[in-house]
Amino acid sequence: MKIKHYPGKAVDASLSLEGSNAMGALYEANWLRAATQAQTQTALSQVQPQTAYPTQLTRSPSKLSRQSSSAGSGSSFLLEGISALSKYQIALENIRQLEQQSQQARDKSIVSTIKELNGYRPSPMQHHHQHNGWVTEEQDHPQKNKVLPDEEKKKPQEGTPAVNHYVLDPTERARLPRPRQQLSVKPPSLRRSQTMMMQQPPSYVTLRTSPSKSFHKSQKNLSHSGSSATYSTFSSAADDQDQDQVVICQQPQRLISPPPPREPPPEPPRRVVTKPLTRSQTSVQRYATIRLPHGQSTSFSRSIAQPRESTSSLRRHSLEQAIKGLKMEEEEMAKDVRQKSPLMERLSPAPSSNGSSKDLNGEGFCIPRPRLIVPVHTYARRRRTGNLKEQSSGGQEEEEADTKKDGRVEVSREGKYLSTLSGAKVLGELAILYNCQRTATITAITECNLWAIERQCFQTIMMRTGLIRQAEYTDFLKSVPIFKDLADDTLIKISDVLEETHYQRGDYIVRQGARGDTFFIISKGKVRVTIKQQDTQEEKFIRMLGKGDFFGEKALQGDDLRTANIICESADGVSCLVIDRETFNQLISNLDEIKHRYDDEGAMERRKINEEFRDINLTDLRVIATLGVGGFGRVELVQTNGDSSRSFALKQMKKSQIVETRQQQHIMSEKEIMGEANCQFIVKLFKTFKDKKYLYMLMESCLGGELWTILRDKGNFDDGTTRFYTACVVEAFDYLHSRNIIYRDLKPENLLLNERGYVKLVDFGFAKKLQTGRKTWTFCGTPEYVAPEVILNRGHDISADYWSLGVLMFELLTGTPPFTGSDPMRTYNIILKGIDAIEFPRNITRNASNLIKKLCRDNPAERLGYQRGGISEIQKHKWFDGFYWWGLQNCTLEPPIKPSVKSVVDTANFDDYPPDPEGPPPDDVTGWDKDF
Ligand SMILES: Nc1ncnc2c1ncn2[C@@H]1O[C@H](COP(=O)(O)OP(=O)(O)OP(=O)(O)O)[C@@H](O)[C@H]1O
Ligand SMILES: Nc1nc2c(ncn2[C@@H]2O[C@@H]3COP(=O)(O)O[C@H]3[C@H]2O)c(=O)[nH]1
Ligand SMILES: Nc1nc2c(ncn2[C@@H]2O[C@@H]3COP(=O)(O)O[C@H]3[C@H]2O)c(=O)[nH]1
Repeated sequence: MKIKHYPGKAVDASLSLEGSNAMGALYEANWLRAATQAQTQTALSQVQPQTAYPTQLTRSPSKLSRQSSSAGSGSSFLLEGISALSKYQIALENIRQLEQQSQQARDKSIVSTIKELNGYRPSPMQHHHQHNGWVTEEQDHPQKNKVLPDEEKKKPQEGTPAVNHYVLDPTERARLPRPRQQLSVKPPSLRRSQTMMMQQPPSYVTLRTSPSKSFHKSQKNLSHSGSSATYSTFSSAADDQDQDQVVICQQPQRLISPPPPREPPPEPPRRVVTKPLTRSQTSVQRYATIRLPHGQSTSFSRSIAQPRESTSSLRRHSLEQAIKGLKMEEEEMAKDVRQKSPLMERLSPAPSSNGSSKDLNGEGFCIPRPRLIVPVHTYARRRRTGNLKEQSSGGQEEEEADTKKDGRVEVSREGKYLSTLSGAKVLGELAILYNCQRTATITAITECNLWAIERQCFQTIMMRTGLIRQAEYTDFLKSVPIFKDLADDTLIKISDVLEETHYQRGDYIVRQGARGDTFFIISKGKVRVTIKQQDTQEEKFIRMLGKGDFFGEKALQGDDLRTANIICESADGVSCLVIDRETFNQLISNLDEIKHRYDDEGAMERRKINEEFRDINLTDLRVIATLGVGGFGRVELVQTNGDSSRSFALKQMKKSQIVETRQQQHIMSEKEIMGEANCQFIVKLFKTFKDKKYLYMLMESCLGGELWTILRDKGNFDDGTTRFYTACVVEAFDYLHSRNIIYRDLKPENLLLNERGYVKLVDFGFAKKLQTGRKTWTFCGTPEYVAPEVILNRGHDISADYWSLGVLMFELLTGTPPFTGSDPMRTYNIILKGIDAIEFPRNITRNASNLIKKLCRDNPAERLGYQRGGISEIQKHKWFDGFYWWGLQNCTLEPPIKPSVKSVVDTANFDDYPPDPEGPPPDDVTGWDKDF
């Protein structure tokens, strides 16, 4: 049996704060900080049980050995000697995570509100895109009650000139009761706006009510759940409203015929209102009091209003659909829709005799037929005041006819001109859609014929068009291969949140490197995928994507950054259906095809490798010998029954011990990172298993043994040998860091040689995928190798790996790491004094020491590899001058030490390990490991 001895260090160390006053003070400070942070009640409740007060650490003297030759002894202190301290550090990280989560939750609840509906309110998707332009609830809060109502309410009273009547005058509107039975199922067309409201109950209420009422209502809203509750919230809000009409401003000669009369029969289109109006028409009559204020406004051109027009195109599109919908006879329409989609049939049952669709199940869902659309004749100012009438005589009628043809209204807000509208345009939908006060003033500037639709009718139309659109989208999604197996209700949910966007040829729909939050499905046209080559500005063509293809999933699965460019290719543009991150995560991200459709070569290769092992079970494995002992159990050399040509390493980890040391998350991350990595300098994980007691990882076996064992035997390595091994680690780090994965446990024990003598990184227990620009705080690693920022709990990232690379170089060149104390606390003290306090032995060349010093900078930002040039700065350092990187990458470079491996079951390069004295661990069937 070989004995492992950690170079130059006592193996027993009591983790005592008294051991180091400086460290004591440091941890005291950290503790105080943790305690302050833990004021968050939720954080406290979760964290307290595990939080170890530092002084308790003195009570738990523990072994701290990097030597892992005896069963159960781990070399990473998190698992062993100072586990209490690490627990405290874990607690700190937990608090942070909880804080981050609660911050995220808060961010989510920071919902947008319409501080000023100066233009159309964007849909959730648009809102996402235009985030900066919109006011968040938080920003808005202090002024909540100043929002629209006050100013807008004033307007009709104060600002109304005697002769001016506004097209939309909420103050006179009689309220219509909303028929409840129609609302028991949430009309899909309204869901979008409702969803938005439900995401922002306070803001939508505060648009209209007093603060106390708002609060009360939002509380009530929040207490509801489910779609019908959502709707009832909506409806109660709607009941308070005074804005109940949408106006379709039409050119008279292009009037759309209203649907055939039902009860009560709608008025036929008329130019002049002559007889007394019915109740519903009364609301319309006010539209007939439109006066032309200035007469001169016709000179404003449409182009001035162009930008606003574009933001509202989506909404207008729905409304134009609504108008179209009106032209259809109801039965015909229902029939048509049913033919279009069987799904629609389910949603929209056959119409009943009274003109409403009835729920087939008799549960009260019906789609009422739109009944009211009333033509309105407006009188232009000239006629009312008689000014021009008197002036013009002969040509008056023609002129009048001309003006009617051009029927125009002016949109203004707070007296500021916004736009002039003419033709078949829709006005007044916002107040109805969003249950808010009118957001603009509409004034007739010529004689106009307007058609008014009442709230209820408008909503019915929207509901119907919404249903049609939803059915269309759902049908389209069904034709998309990746979605074809999804359940109908999932497809409906997706189509409910889809937004259609259009792009012109040459537009960059997605730009590589940009942050992305959306997923796209192409509904029309073609796009080009390109990827910018490293170190050049050139874009390499990857593929074309067309109708039914998707893109944008990678940024949502990874760290937000787009991995390729998507450019609109079709001459007549591209249309995409866009899905937000939340829906993507909930409904789409788990589809296998989504995960792997655009895998790069490495990932595809990796998948193929994993496929090979799909049918291997634990029972197919035969244990040959023990290769090593880690913190959670043993690593066995195994072969599969029936194939003696290969061998594998099977890492067996005690579940109970993982739970005890709270390493569940780390183990899951180890599995994920190793299972996906496809780098020849990283040990491959082929398959995982689990039973009641253990988790297992089936890995490639590296029979050359640990680099640590060779170092121990040789004492130290020469410059060239060290360079080779360091270069292997640089390659592994290059792979990991380019994927934003931090390794955090570099040391010779975790570097295994394959039979050729190439080094591979093993043990990814502390590896972690970081979000771009984010840091992590878990206090983990091996004392001699941890970077100062880890000790100081300042948060660390991949730069901590560069520190440990410098330490590794030093240890390989000298046999001892530069920062070595008799116990971890002393080691930390030495680390905090910095690399400049370390004496470099003579055998370390000037170039080597220069590189080590550049890697071991106190300030993480100054470390070589972490700066602009990235890891290539290390490769270009003069210590590596002449090193054959290409040969290393292609495994053509001859390694400095060729281990002796006689067969696939030769374990001569490993120490011998006695059987586990502890016996089998208790069962753990709590299920935390279900994804392992
Ligand atoms: N793929 C492999 N091929 C050969 N030996 C291996 C392999 N994986 C692990 N070993 C041996 O088993 C030992 C323990 O493995 P590993 O470091 O992965 O376990 P661990 O529980 O994470 O250990 P640690 O306590 O260092 O965190 C290694 O040091 C090595 O000697
Ligand atoms: N807020 C706003 N409304 C506009 C604009 N252009 C046309 N409108 C219409 O003006 C209407 C005023 O009443 P609504 O708020 O109900 O709905 C509004 C829109 O239909 C614009 O640029 N901004
Ligand atoms: N990285 C990569 N992305 C591709 C490829 N082919 C298509 N894409 C898509 O291009 C998209 C760019 O944005 P994302 O990174 O979010 O998601 C990406 C993929 O959906 C490919 O070969 N590689």
